[in-house]
Amino acid sequence: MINPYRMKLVLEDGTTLAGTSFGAPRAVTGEVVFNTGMTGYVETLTDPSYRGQILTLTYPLVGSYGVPAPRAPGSIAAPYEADRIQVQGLIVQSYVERYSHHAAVRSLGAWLTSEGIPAITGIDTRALTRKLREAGTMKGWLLPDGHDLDRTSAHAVDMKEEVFRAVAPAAPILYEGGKLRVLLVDVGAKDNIVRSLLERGATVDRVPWHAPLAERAALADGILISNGPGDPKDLGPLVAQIRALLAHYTRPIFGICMGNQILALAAGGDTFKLPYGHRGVNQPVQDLLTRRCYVTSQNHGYAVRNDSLPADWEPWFVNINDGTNEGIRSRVRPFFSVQFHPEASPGPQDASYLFDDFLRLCGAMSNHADTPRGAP
Ligand SMILES: NC(=O)CC[C@H](N)C(=O)O
Repeated sequence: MINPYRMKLVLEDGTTLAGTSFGAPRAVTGEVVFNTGMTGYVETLTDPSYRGQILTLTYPLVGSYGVPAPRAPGSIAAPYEADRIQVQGLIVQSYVERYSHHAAVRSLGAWLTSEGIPAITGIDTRALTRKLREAGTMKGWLLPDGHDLDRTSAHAVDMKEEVFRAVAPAAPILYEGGKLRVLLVDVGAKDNIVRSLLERGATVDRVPWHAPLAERAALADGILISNGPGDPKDLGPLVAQIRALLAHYTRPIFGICMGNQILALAAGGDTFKLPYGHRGVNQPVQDLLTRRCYVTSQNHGYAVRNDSLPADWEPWFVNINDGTNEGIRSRVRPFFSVQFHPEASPGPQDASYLFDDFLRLCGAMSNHADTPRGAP
């Protein structure tokens, strides 16, 4: 007889770990990645950059503060980062069903189940993480009782153009704020990027990455290229659009995470896949200009190759753990980007000043847009 609570995790190298299901009893497959944050599962599970991935949380107790009420359609309220759970599946060591929090109205398991997302508890996530750190991220399967490993039957997300389209809004959305207008190029943007701009008084024109950007860019005081899932090299049409903008745009362009990678590719640089990525809320980075260090929130599997940058660009931030690139800037134009998340959510807000700096620059340049500072 099939037991709806039995589930197993199978990795591409054959490792099989048995556990208990606490989400939807559905078979899925995806890239198994780990995040080391101790809290923030509502924000993390709804971050569109996790599309296609099965997420392991290394913190052992998960679920104790429950999940708040769903937000109204069209709302971008915290702590949700998108309208739905984005991960393929969730792996934890000890799931806590009995939650306690003033804002909670449902358990984590009830939320996952209502959205059709499988989850497994009873897994030694620290051992699993050590394996992923040694072997690199691997493909894996979550298989409820009664499903055997048939490499084709589990639901998979094929990171094709439809997925990149699905994580962005179907049509542009205008969030009215103050005078400064930011064009947010949405590749799967976390809602806290929009909230961070609105809080600082900007108007946000949120457009899907595949929309024609040049005309809307001309109306904006600056452009922000968002975070997003998958390999930046699969977004050739966006890279081409940004490359065209870099040739003549005179106002600030800022990139976050995927935005950093897209800007690097558009400038003529290159990206590569990290062995197991950076996912957590205590990733240390250093600003190479000021030598100041920041503790940052991160979620990425790819990085920019420093030595691939053209002569008029330079590395801006470096990851202190592994020395990989965490940001780039043009030496001569107001174009710059970071690989970490200044909007945090979850995570420390040490780097939120970058939104202030970006908007200050947008304001300073908005009345003399044709003569960029420092232009050759
Ligand atoms: N958060 C992001 O924007 C991630 C960017 C890209 N998908 C990566 O994994 O590197």
